[in-house]
Formats: sequence, structure tokens, C-alpha cells
Amino acid sequence: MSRLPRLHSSPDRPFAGPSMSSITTSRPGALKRKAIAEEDDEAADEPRKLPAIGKGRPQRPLQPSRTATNLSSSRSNPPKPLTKPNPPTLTASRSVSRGTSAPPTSSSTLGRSTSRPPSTTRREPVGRIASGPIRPTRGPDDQRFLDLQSRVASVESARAADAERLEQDMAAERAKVADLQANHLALSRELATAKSQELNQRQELNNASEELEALRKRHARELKDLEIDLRRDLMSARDDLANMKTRHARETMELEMDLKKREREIQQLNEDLRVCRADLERERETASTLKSTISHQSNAQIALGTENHALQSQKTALQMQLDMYLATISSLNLKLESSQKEVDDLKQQAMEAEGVRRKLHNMVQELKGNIRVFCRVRPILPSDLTPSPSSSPNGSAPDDIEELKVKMQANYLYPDRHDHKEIVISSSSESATGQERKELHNFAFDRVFEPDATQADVFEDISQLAQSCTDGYNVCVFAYGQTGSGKSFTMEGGATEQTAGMIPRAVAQVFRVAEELRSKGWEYKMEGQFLEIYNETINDLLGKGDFDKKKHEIKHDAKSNTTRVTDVNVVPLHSPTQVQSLLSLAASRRTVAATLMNERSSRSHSVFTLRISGANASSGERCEGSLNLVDLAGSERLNASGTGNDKERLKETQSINRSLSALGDVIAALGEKGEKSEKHIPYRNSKLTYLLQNSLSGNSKTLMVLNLSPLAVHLNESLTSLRFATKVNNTTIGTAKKQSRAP
Ligand SMILES: Nc1ncnc2c1ncn2[C@@H]1O[C@H](COP(=O)(O)OP(=O)(O)OP(=O)(O)O)[C@@H](O)[C@H]1O
Repeated sequence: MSRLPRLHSSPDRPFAGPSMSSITTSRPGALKRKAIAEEDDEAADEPRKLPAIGKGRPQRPLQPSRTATNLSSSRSNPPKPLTKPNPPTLTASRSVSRGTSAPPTSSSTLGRSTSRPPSTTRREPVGRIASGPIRPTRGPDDQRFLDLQSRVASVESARAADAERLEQDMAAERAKVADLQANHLALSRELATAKSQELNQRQELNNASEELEALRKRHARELKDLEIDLRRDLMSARDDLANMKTRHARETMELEMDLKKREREIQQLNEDLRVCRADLERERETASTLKSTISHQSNAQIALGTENHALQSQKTALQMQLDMYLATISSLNLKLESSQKEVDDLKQQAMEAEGVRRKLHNMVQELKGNIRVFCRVRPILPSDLTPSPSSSPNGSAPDDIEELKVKMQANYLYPDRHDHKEIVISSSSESATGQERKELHNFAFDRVFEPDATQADVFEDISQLAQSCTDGYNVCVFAYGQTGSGKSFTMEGGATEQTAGMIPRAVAQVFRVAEELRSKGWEYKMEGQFLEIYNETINDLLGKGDFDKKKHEIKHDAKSNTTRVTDVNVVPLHSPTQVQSLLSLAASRRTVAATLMNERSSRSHSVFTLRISGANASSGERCEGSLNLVDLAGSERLNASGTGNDKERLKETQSINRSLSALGDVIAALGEKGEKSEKHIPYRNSKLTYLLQNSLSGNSKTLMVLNLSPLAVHLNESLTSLRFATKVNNTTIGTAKKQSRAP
């Protein structure tokens, strides 16, 4: 782990071999020993031994100096100079880096440097030249000695140079030691750093261990959760298995039962087979009988052949007849084709006549007057016959019902049996003298409906008006009369098809006409709104908000002659059946708003408006019309309404009376306007007249249905209503205008 100091193995470093101590301590001895050995060798080779020279000098085997090499230049293989040590091997460097003073394990470098010279010195026994006193020799020996001496001197000088070099080497080695020590210091510091790093790492290790522990705990927790989940799964799997077992048992049971059934069926089939076989046997018998019959028949056939021949001749005669008929048919076909053409022409004429009819229809409507009045008397109801204690103290038996009816009903007469336009009321009163005085009140209207008239009968006349609104007219139908006289029944009616009132019938009629006119290029859009005016406040019967709280404003558009009420729900109508649900919604909203004491529907006016806008793609014509179907509040007078001291009822009655008299005033003013064009029409006197302004003006068609109670007790109220209706009937309002726009 610890980083090692860099080895001084670079070849440019002087020496990185063994430590100084190893050099200084081991080398001299080694050299000495080597020298002695060499000397011994040489002594063995040489004939005569020379005394050792250089005693006390470093006992390193002498290396031949450059000078010496000069001397031995004749030798083929000169020794390597000692001054240039070989670069240390890696092994030697390692031993240095360990910082030990032990001698290098491999002494190859030193060995090589020391072992070579002896090999040379064996041939040149220079190292064995003694430096002691020279003894006198004889002749050639002396000369040789002198030579040797001079050579020794040169060797000595070379050795001195070597010693100097060695000194330099030593200095270099010391520098290396200093380097090594510095390295050692650096290493110690690194060691300290490494220790602190180790401490840090231990710390990290601890942290890691803690993390590991936390992970282990989490893992254990997860394992536990997993185990719980697995247990749960196992439980559900067991449940499933139990269910499957139960199902399997049930299925097995069913299969067994099925099997038994099949077995029974097989038995039955076997039985059938047996019966069939018996039948087959019988059939075979029958077949043999038939064969004999056939032989009889073939005889008969021969007889028939003869007859057939006769018939063939008859057929030829008939064929001739048929050809004659075919000729007749082809001539008839020609006639049919010409008739078809005629029919097509007639259809075309009929279409043109339809346009004329519509024009004439509206002309007739206009001639009839733009305000018309119908009178309808409702039948006596079972609820009317509930005997009062005064009239029949013991109650009435079923036989008395007819008698009771006669007794209770008012004396209405309908003299005009043909046109049904008149109603006569016969009343008797006591004169001042106490005599019974009979009075007859005659009234004539556009149409009088007797108690047995059905909703369909009433609608027959109204339907023409309803149709006018598809032609772009504003139409207004009022139901006027005292409470309980049948206004709501006339306008809304019952739930069945027979009892359906004018509103659903008018809507259905408009849809029907719109559908018919589709073939003539007309496309209509219809929408409906249903409002209530109670105590001069407008409420949305198809809305969602509370009653009497939201403020709705009436806005008239003089240009288009249309009226809008702000913030009310206008429902697009797509089918006539939709109207029934709108009526139910309105009724339920009114029921919610009613109090126990106050039946709201009879104390408020309701206005159903159907708006129609049509466009003819082929002619580019457009028209807008509206149909207002108004169920007015009960018209009974203040004293008859039984308000007593009830302030609320009093307020209601006053409000109703005000709005009804405002309606009368508007109609009267409209009648007078015919003479004075600048006549002011007091539409703003009540919410009702202001709302219906565009449907009451001279531009629209108005119908009032006066509903009458058949009861004698209501005779006075009925007379008042009849008088009001007569006034309205006598009013002539200007000509209705179609609201159409040019393409
Ligand atoms: N032509 C009729 N045939 C059969 N029943 C009728 C007829 N006209 C009215 N009725 C019945 O008479 C009762 C009173 O009628 P309706 O509620 O229409 O009177 P109304 O004038 O609208 O009274 P209100 O002013 O209280 O609303 C109802 O039960 C209704 O079904």
C-alpha cells in the first residue's frame, strides 16, 4: 500500500548499488581474499615469487589503469576500467530501497568487477610487484626488475588516480545516502499521511458498516413485509383454491346430474327406437298396402290421361283467351302511364295550391280577427258531487247522482247546434215583489265547447293558429277563468294521449308541420321556455334557482319583434315528447314553491313559449315566430276568493286582479288603436302584458279560451268571466304581420 521511494536505477545516476557500509566493510576483505587467492594461483603459475607490494593499501585487487592498459596493449582482451561501475541491477536497487545495511544478495556487479582483473592479472602478474627494498639482482633480472619498478610506479600512479576516483565515488555515495535519508523522511511523512488516510478510511469503513447495518435492518424489514405479503397472497391463493374446489365439486355434481340425465335420455331414446321399429314395421305393411293401391291408381291414371287430352284442347282455347287479355293489359298500361303523368301534374298543382292555401289560411285567420275567443265549459267532476251536509244529510246513493248533478249544475244552454258559437245562461232571481224572475244571458263567441268536448276538439281550432307560427307569426293563447274552471287542464292536460292539453298538442303540431315543410326546403329550429309570474315576479319554471329570488328582466327587440327574458333556461326542443318532461319539471318546481295554505299554480300566471325559426335553403327565405300558451291565474273576484284576513292571499288576489285588468286594458287599447294610431298601449302596467307585448300587438294572433265551471254555485263568477270575454271578443285588433325576412 505505501508508496516506495523511487529507485535510483537511472543509468545517468552515478551509482545505486550496495550501500556505503557494504562497500566500505565488505569490499576490502573480499578484495583481500580474492587477491590472496589470485596470488596463490599466480604463485603456482610463476617460477618465482615476488614479495607483495603495496602492503597497508586498500586490499582491493588492482584494476589495470588506463596507463596499465597501455602497458598491456598487446593483450587481446583488456580489463574493464574500475572507475566506471556497472549500473545497478533491479535486485540491488531493491535492497537499497529497503534501507538495510546488509550486503547485496547478489554480488554480481562487484563479482564481475573483481573477478575479471585477476583473469588478466594471471597473465600479467602486476599485482604481485612488491614495494619493499629492492635487492641487487643480476644482469637481465635487474633490467627486468627496473622495468617492473617503472611499471609499478606507473601502476602506483594509476592506483592513486583510482583512489581519487574512489574518493569521488565515496562522496557520491554519501550524497546518495543523504538522498536516501531525505527519501526516508519523505517516506515517513508519507507513512504518516497514509496512517491518517487509513484512519479516514477506517472512519469511512465505520460509516459504511453503519450504513450496511441500516441497509441490513431495512432489508430485514422489507423481507418481513414481503413475508407478510406472501402470507397474504398464500391465504388468498388458499381461498381461491377452496373456492375452486367448491366450484369443482359443484361442477362435478352438475356433471354427474347431467350424466344421469343423459342416461335417462339414452333410455328414452332406446324406448323411442323400439317404438320406431314397431312403427317401421307398421309402415312396411302400409307400403305394401299402398303398392296395391298404386296399381289401382295406375289404372285410374290411364283414365285420367284420356281426360287430360280433353283438357289440353280446353287449354288451347284458354291460351287464345289469355292472349286477348294480354293485349288488353298492355293497352291498360299505356292508359296507366298517361294517368300517372296526370297524377304528377296534379301533385305539382297541389304543391302550388299549398302555397295558395297557406296564404288563404292566413287571410281567413286575419278575417276572423286577430283576437278570438273560445268558451269551454268543463264537465261536472265526481269531486264536485261530494254532497255538502246541507244538501244531503245522509249522503247520496248512486241512484241519486244524476239527480244531484242536475241540482248542482248551472243552467247552460247551447242553442247554436250547427256552428257552436252561442251559450245562454238562464238564471232565476227573486224580484223586489218576491216573485221569481227568470233571466237569460246570451253570449256569442268564435266557438263554444260543451262539457263533452274533448281536448282534440278544442285543439282542432287552435291547431290552425299553431300552424301560423311556422309561417312566422306571433301567436298567443290564453286560458282565462276562475280557479278550478279547467284552465290548466285545457293548456297542459293529463298524462294520456287523449287528455294531453294544448301545449303538448301545439308542440307536436309544430313539429309535424315543420317535418312536412322539410320537403319544401324548410329547416326549423325550436326552443322552449316556461315562466311563472307570481306577485309581479318572474320565475323560471325550467331553471334551478330559488323562486322569487332571481331577478329576470324582459327585453324587447323592436326590430325583430322578439322578446327575451334575461337569465332564464331556454331549452332546445328536438322532439314533441320532450315537452312532457318539461311540463313535469315545471309542475314539480311549482309544488316545491307552494305552501300548504297556498296552491301556487292557481295564484300565478304561467307562460309557455315555443320559439320557432325557419330557413328555406332553396328560396333563401327566413322566418321567426313564437307561440305563447298562457295559463292565467284564477280570475275570481276579491270577495269570492275567500282571502279573509290572510294578507298574503290578499296581496296575491290584488296582484292577479291588477294584471288581469291590465290585460283587459291592453286589449281594449289595442282595439281603440285601430282608430287612433298614436294611442298609447299600457303594456308596462303589468309584467304579464309587458312580457306578451309582441304577442298581443296588432302584429300577432291572439286567442282567449274562456274556461267556465259548470256549477250553479259559480254562476256569478262565470257571468263576470263571460262579460270580460265578450269585451275582448268585441275588440278588433289590427292585421297580423308575418315576421319573415327577405333572402
Ligand atoms: N274538460 C275537462 N274534462 C275533464 N276534467 C276536467 C276538464 N276540465 C277540468 N277538469 C278537471 O277539473 C279540475 C280543475 O281543473 P284545473 O286544475 O285545470 O282548473 P284551473 O282553472 O286550472 O284551476 P287553477 O286556477 O287552480 O289552476 C282538475 O281535476 C281537472 O282535471
